[in-house]
This record gives sequence, C-alpha cells and structure tokens, in this order.
Amino acid sequence: MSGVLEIERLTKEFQRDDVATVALRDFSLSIGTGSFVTVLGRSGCGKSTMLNLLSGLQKPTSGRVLHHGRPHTGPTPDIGYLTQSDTLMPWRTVQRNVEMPLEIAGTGRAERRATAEDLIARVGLAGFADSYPRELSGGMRRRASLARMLASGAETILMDEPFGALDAQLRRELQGELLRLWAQTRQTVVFVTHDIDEALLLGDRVVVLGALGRILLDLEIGLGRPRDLEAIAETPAFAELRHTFAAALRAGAEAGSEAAA
Ligand SMILES: Nc1ncnc2c1ncn2[C@@H]1O[C@H](COP(=O)(O)OP(=O)(O)OP(=O)(O)O)[C@@H](O)[C@H]1O
Repeated sequence: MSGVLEIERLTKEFQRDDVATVALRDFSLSIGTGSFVTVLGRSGCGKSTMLNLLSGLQKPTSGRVLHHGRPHTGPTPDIGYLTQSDTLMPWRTVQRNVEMPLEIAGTGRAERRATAEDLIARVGLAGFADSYPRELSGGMRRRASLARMLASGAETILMDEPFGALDAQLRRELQGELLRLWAQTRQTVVFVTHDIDEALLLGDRVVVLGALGRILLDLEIGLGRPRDLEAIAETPAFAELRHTFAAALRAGAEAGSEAAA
C-alpha cells in the first residue's frame, strides 16, 4: 500500500559562498495514512530539514516527495506544520491566533470561537485566551502554536520538537492530550524529537536517524492504544525498547564520528 507521503531519495544541500553543507542525503521513507510516526535523532542529523522538505517550504536539491501519489510542489493546507520557531501573529490574541486557520477556511464565528476555546483549554491555556503572544512565556507560546495548528484540521501534521521547551510535568500532560486528540482525528502525524521516551510513548512507528538523515532503525513498536503513558513508561517492554533505541542512537553517533575523522 502506498503512503500519504512517499519520500524518494531526498538530498538537500545548502550552498553559502563557496561552502556546501549537506543536511540530508538520499533519504527515503513511506508514511502510511493515519499513522503516528516519530522520528528520533541527535541535533544536526537533518530532522528539521526533512520536515521543511515534507511541508513543501524548502525544495530538495534532488529527489522528490509524493503527496497522495502526486509530486509535492509547495505548501498546502492539507499539511500542517508546527515549526521550531515561533510563528504566532504578535498583533492577535491567543484566541484570534488559534481561530486564524478557521477564518481562512471560512468557518462561522460561533463555531470558530467554540473550537478555539476547546483547543486552548486542552493545551492548558484557559485563562490566557485574551493575552497577546508577548505576554506569554516561551512554553505558553509553543502551546498556543500547537492549538492553532490543531485548529487547522490538516489531514497530515508535521511537528518539530513541539514539547522541547516545556517542563517535564507539562510535557507529559500535553503528550497525553495530543494522543487523545489524535485518537479522535486519526490524522497522519510525523513528530520529530531527540527524546527517546517521547518517541516511544507517542509513536506507532519510530524511525531513528543518524548523520545526514541515514536511517539507523525503523520499527513498529507495538505498544498498543490507548496508552496510559505513566504506566507504559514503567513496563519491561518499554525498558527494552528504550535500550534498543539508545543503542541505535549510540551506534549512529560512533559511525558519524568515524566518518568525520
Ligand atoms: N539554511 C541552512 N544553511 C546552511 N546549513 C543548514 C541550513 N539548515 C540546516 N543546515 C545544516 O544542516 C544540518 C542539519 O540541520 P537540521 O536543522 O535539519 O538538523 P536537526 O536534526 O533538525 O537539528 P536540531 O535537532 O538541532 O534541530 C546541520 O548541519 C545544519 O547546520
């Protein structure tokens, strides 16, 4: 079965003056419709570059991305992207930021308001709907961005370390909330993280990347749904998976440093 996204031999090279930096080389992956794929890798291995290419915001140097079997030529409303950088509109309140994708889609005022209020509460920002981004902490802005992306109802969502800036407790709460929302919508999710536990707790399939986006491990982890995150994190099966994925990351780092030597 072909996936919603077929990534075929993507290479991305950045050129600045006479210096070329390869961020991703010959990267291929098939993402099944409705799957929750987490991509795990160390800093600098090309995760954000991969998402930029999947979103259509950047063009590959070679290779291509097929979206529903057709070459992907640029950003589309079908693919939502929560980037690492903050893209909230500073002149809009949290409520109006979250409503924005619904405004663009032509959703009526009452429905827009209700959907945004629900999402704002789910990301733990009830009481801040009338605040402006400058009045929020970095973690709160991140949560508002998450609510806005979820409001878009895009069939595929790309997330670049969305919970990285949050404290451990809040992170766990939002992981749980994301899984509850996903159980209702069954959107296709590609979620990038450098945290092994997060990758395993959220994904059905976990892909480990090494230098230049080389795939070190690609496993269906079989933890089942729905997941009680606190309980799962304590099981022997989880400990074994953590061990396997940590070993893959370590082996990738060693291979990378040998290649650089
Ligand atoms: N616009 C750019 N110009 C030049 N080099 C770039 C550019 N964007 C990324 N790179 C380089 O490409 C490589 C991969 O970067 P990328 O941001 O994709 O990694 P990452 O795995 O997402 O890292 P992190 O986890 O730290 O966000 C790095 O060596 C980076 O310096």
